[in-house]
Amino acid sequence: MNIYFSCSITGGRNDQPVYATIVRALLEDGHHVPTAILASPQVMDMEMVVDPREVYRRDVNWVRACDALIAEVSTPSHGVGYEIALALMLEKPVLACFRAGAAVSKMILGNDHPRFSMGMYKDSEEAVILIRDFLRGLDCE
Ligand SMILES: O=c1[nH]c(=O)n([C@H]2C[C@H](O)[C@@H](COP(=O)(O)O)O2)cc1CO
Repeated sequence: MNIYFSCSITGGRNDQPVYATIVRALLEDGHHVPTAILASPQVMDMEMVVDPREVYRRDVNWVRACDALIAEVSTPSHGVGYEIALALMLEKPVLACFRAGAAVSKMILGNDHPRFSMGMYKDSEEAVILIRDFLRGLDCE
């Protein structure tokens, strides 16, 4: 599947290790992840050279083209919230996952869009399990 992985950049990078585990698992499973670079510890340096309009155009096109969007929402991020809303407007299936204990916006927690799912995890292994379960569910649609 073509999976848009969405995670905080400007919002903060404390959860970067879990982003890396998620993206590694998605790639190992054979998925195409255009945003794989977002899981890198060096993403700020790499994206710094890209013009904001180019980032916006590129990411919107990637969301349009994806089969599903997986967002890690433990760290609040304008960009992640925007991408979730865009994907749902386009009727894409979306999973928002977060670490147990993270403070998540009620605009995420309260979202009852039929294509929206949420998942809470204890550690990165559990995050990968819930993401694989979500994707398996889509295969059965
Ligand atoms: O340099 C960037 N490249 C980029 O692709 N994004 C997109 C992808 C991420 O899922 C999301 C992160 O948004 P934010 O920077 O507001 O935390 O926005 C965001 C930035 C920085 O705002």
